[in-house]
Amino acid sequence: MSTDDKQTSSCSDAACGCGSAGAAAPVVTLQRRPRGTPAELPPPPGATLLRIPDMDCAVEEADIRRALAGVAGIRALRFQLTARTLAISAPAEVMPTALQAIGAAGYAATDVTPGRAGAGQAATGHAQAHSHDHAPGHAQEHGHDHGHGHGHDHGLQPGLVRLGAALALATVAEGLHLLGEGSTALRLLGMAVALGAIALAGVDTFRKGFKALLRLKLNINALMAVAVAGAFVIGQWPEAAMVMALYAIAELIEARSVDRARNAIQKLMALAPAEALVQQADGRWQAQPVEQVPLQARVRVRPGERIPLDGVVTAGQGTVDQASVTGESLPVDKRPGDALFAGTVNGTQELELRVMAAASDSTLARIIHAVEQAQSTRAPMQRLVDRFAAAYTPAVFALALGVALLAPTLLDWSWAQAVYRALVLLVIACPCALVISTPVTVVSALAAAARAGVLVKGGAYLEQARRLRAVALDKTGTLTAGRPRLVEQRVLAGDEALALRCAASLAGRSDHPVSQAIAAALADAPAGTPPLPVERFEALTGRGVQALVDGRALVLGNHGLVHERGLCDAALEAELQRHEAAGRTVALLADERQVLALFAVADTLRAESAEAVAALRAMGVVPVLLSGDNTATARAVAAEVGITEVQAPLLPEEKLRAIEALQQRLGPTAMAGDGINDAPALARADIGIAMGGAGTDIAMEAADVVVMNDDLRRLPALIRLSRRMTAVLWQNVALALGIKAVFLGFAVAGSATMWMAVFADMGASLLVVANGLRLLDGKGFTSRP
Ligand SMILES: Nc1ncnc2c1ncn2[C@@H]1O[C@H](COP(=O)(O)OP(=O)(O)OP(=O)(O)O)[C@@H](O)[C@H]1O
Ligand SMILES: [Zn+2]
Repeated sequence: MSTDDKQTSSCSDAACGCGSAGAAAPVVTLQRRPRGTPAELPPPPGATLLRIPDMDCAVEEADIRRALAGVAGIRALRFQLTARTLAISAPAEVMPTALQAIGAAGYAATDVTPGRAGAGQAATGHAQAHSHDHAPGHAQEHGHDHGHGHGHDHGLQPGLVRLGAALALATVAEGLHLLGEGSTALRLLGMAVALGAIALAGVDTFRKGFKALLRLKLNINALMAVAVAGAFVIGQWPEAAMVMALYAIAELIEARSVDRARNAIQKLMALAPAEALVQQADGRWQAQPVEQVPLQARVRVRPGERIPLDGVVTAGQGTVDQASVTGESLPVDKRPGDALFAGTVNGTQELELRVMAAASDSTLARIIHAVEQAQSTRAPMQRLVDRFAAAYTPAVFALALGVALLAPTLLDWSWAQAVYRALVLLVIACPCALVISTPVTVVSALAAAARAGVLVKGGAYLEQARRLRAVALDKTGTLTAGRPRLVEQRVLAGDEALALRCAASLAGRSDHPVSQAIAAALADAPAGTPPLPVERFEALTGRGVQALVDGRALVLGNHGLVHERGLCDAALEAELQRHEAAGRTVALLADERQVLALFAVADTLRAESAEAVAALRAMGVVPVLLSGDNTATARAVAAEVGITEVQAPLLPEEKLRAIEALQQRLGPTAMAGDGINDAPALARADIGIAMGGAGTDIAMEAADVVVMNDDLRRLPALIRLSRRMTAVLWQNVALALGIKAVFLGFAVAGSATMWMAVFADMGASLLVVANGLRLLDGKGFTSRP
């Protein structure tokens, strides 16, 4: 038989989270929104929504992911198991290939994209045969209208009614079995009732199991179908009915829990309002769907409303609660020129903004997209578990076969006994709990991080974070606020006004924070003086800038730049030392012959930096400062936050080599930087962490982890989360395997019944899912009280 990885798919996917686990999950406490079923999420704009009737379990999802992995051009997949839908974000020309791949994997898919012509039509050849309604009233009503907000139990109800009926019938069958020992009529009635229960609960399982067996696959459906049919045949019909009903209930509950964990983040999308108040050409304000609002449009946000689109404040002043994007619990001050993010909540003031990004391209949309992608990558532990499960199912199947065939001769069991115990083994063979435990855990951890404003681009990074031995930190913008100010200026030679004008003209051309600080401070000083003409402007990476200013060759840059031109003297060196010891960065303006002026720039340390550094140290992680600035300044800043290891001055490519050296010397090394000029080092590090990612697209693309706000304490928190996640993963594996082992023992000893085995499996699944969902609480992760 084929033992390819389809077998991993045994089982119900998403295991279980039962209503109670669901209710306890903090996920649903999204601000000011009625709770909704996961299935209500609209597909991402432009995505194709497919209904795949045979996909309601994590294993089947894994199958389909695998099938689509080879299709180039797919940007993201969004699975909704309870609704049995898959939203594919991909260019239109990719869709036929994608549909083909899904078909080839044995799944029928129907295009149900809302509002698309032809939606509802079978998308693959053999769709028709299967698209009848398997979960009456349940699957169907979800994929479609998402708009209305119904209670969170809604999606569960119809399926539960049917399965509740199945369970009731199974119980009746059990009773009739006990009562009807002697009576043929009661026996026949009991059999009929049991058959009814199996039909109600097991149509799907039997159909899918049969299909799997035809393809020589051993998935959970095949196992259950064989077990239930076998039990019925050997006269254990009440048992067969009970097993089928319990199994189906467990599966439904599991699918819902998995969706719940998965949607913890995606529901954030619903936080951006659908409409914006836009100023029209004639000056009127009119509500318009956000998708139709053009860039640069002026949008008004009333007090207390959610910001509809990313933009820049043009009028008004107030505070905005940015928790949904950055995870910051405190409202942030906004004034004209500041960035606003879609989905965040305006305070008590009216704000006007200029739209800077399309709705589908907002920071929030990017976060959601990145999390979706992260969920489709598998952490190493997940791969390990999947591999194990793939071998485990056929192994137990073989064991069951052995028991049925050999035990009667070897162990002197009756045939009926042997077959029954073999069937129990089959039920135990379901590695559901095991398979489900890892994705639920990883997805919950990813979700917890994202809700705290930390975007982790894959479970693998989260798994690796706990192994970090060193964290390289950038100075500007990471340890410091990244908004340096000019604190001292002194003209050393020549005409004072002219020197300042030259410096302002030169600095104004650079976007380096040091230059910007100088330009900003000088801009308003000599009022009315127009900037001097600047020609042949050139940035000297990591050192400064040079140009012809009004025809004169000038440089503005660090000490090294001036020193190597032989323009330093003892007095200047002494003055530089004084500034550097205070942690200031000095830029010098010089012509070919002498230093003309000195500008000392200071950046404020972030309040959290020292705390974060101490926490890293306490975890056994060595913090290292890598700076482009001079040694003395870097050391002064490092000393203030408690970092002892400093490497400075480094050029960008030297930072990269420094990372490699740290990896050699200490082990896995992360690099935290602003993500803009540190890109190569971020890429080389085991985990590249971009700080303050909310504003910068480049950082969001380049890094493995994006901290949306600037809080360095998210780093130790990330490591803590990683440790916690790993602990939960191991707990879950132990739990799942332990429970199996116990029942395997009972089964072989002959004291386990089939329904006990199913119950144990369901219990194990519920436990591991509940355990995994615990991570959603983000405990120890945020600094929120
Ligand atoms: N455009 C510029 N204008 C003024 N000074 C500059 C400029 N570019 C570089 N420098 C000087 O060179 C130093 C190193 O610059 P670089 O950009 O490599 O480091 P940084 O990013 O400022 O510091 P860190 O790496 O610590 O964050 C700066 O501290 C500054 O003194
Ligand atoms: Zn010098």
